[in-house]
Amino acid sequence: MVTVRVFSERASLTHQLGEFIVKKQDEALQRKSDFKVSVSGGSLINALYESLVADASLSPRVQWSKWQIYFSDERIVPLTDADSNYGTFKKIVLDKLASTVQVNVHPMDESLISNDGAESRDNIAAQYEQILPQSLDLVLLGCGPDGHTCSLFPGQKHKYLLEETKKRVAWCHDSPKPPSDRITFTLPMLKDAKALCFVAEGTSKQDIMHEIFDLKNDQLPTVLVNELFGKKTSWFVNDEAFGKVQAKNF
Ligand SMILES: O=C1O[C@H](COP(=O)(O)O)[C@@H](O)[C@H](O)[C@H]1O
Repeated sequence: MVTVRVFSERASLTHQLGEFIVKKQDEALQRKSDFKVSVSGGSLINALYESLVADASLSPRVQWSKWQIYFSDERIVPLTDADSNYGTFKKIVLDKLASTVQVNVHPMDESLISNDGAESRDNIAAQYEQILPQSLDLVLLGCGPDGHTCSLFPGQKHKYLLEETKKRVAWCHDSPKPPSDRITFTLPMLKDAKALCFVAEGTSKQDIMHEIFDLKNDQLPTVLVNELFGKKTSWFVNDEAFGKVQAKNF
């Protein structure tokens, strides 16, 4: 059973999302000296800016210097490229923090990018896996209009990603959404995380929310995550995204 929170106002969604993240931070810091979190790309990053930087009641409670930040998926492009998830997170969130704030960020090693084909792409994924902790305190996730999350895409062509049982980070090739080469957390990585949190907003997500929460189409990566890891999974959605969902229990 997943926890779903539906909001009619964006400010409420981003505030409650921020409260949720800060609670996970505080719980982690009671147990140990850092908070290990991973961030996805796409629309989630703007929500994180609103929650953690722009929200005046929350921003002082974010202990950035104790955060270890990883990326749930990354596009195989230079980190300064407009398509880089790290680059976007840096521009929208990290660059807005006071210059005195120290944050530990762990991006993909861009020096490994070459045109050498499959082996080098696999190596980028393998190297990223090497720097990951065994268990993240929180994995922040988005949901594409096709039901993908991280760079785990639905469909036969990308089934190898969902079937992966050993690699915790895998190379995603021929992504249906550009850029085509990516690295992504796999289900084994999500399995070991303490908590998973999706954010989905807007009418472009209506059909897929219906498919996820009413039809429970288990060909969708997001449905698999709900089914496999429901107890530790939360969704923050808005009315627009949830406009076609009939279900009351998740
Ligand atoms: O390509 C990606 O898309 C998903 C969903 O993005 P959204 O803009 O539809 O919310 C994102 O979660 C993932 O990290 C990203 O690489």
